[in-house]
Amino acid sequence: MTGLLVVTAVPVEAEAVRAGLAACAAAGSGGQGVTVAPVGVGPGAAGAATARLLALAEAAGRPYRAVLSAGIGGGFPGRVEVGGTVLASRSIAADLGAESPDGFIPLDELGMPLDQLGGGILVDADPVLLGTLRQALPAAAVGTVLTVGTVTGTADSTRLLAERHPDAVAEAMEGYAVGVAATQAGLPFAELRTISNPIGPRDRGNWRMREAFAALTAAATALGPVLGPGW
Ligand SMILES: O=C(O)c1cccc(C(=O)CC[C@H]2O[C@@H](n3cnc4c(=O)[nH]cnc43)[C@H](O)[C@@H]2O)c1
Repeated sequence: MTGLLVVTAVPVEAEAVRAGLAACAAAGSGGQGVTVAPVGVGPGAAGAATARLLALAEAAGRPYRAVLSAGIGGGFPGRVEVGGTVLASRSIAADLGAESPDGFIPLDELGMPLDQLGGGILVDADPVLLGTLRQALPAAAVGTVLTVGTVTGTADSTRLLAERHPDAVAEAMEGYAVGVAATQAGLPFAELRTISNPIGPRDRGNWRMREAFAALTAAATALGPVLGPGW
């Protein structure tokens, strides 16, 4: 049995997570038995690549026990600080649905047949895995994390998204899709984000990537001792 699979979008996020786990291993405080893999940016690449990793491990007789989607993300102003850490209570596909003259209609309100294997618009975090993460990261904000195919970049779309999801703290581009892959494999899932930028009118000067990667390393250092062989 293999342990936890941590998937990030880009290699630099994976390196940030590995650095934290390596610091734990060097200090003799865990961090071993965790696989960290970059799976691509966006729901399509991330979902497909995660499903493939899970299937390969299962076929090799060493299935993973759980999946964590991790990386940087945008934070809703007033709900989470740039540089802060977020744990998803659930990951929602925020742009999966239809536009209409009366506004956005989420997929689960369109009347399409949705099966139970992650066919809706959200994946709940596994309560036991989320509990473990919360214990190790007590300062992390906990709330809905949105998955979007397009980074939100105007005041109007930010306001609409915040109104539609009053409990959302952050957005990123992979969590829901990784959650669907985990759900279909029957595995516990959770999502962790460190905040690189405020969600709002696009201004690359506002992005604090280095701070967010450092927070990702710090989060992995805190998680190393609890994400060992048990997971
Ligand atoms: O958007 C850019 O200009 C950009 C340019 C170079 C690199 C990157 C990244 O590495 C981001 C990849 C990753 O970040 C997540 N992310 C971060 N902030 C947001 C956001 O405000 N809304 C949605 N996703 C965000 C996302 O999961 C990407 O995979 C970016």
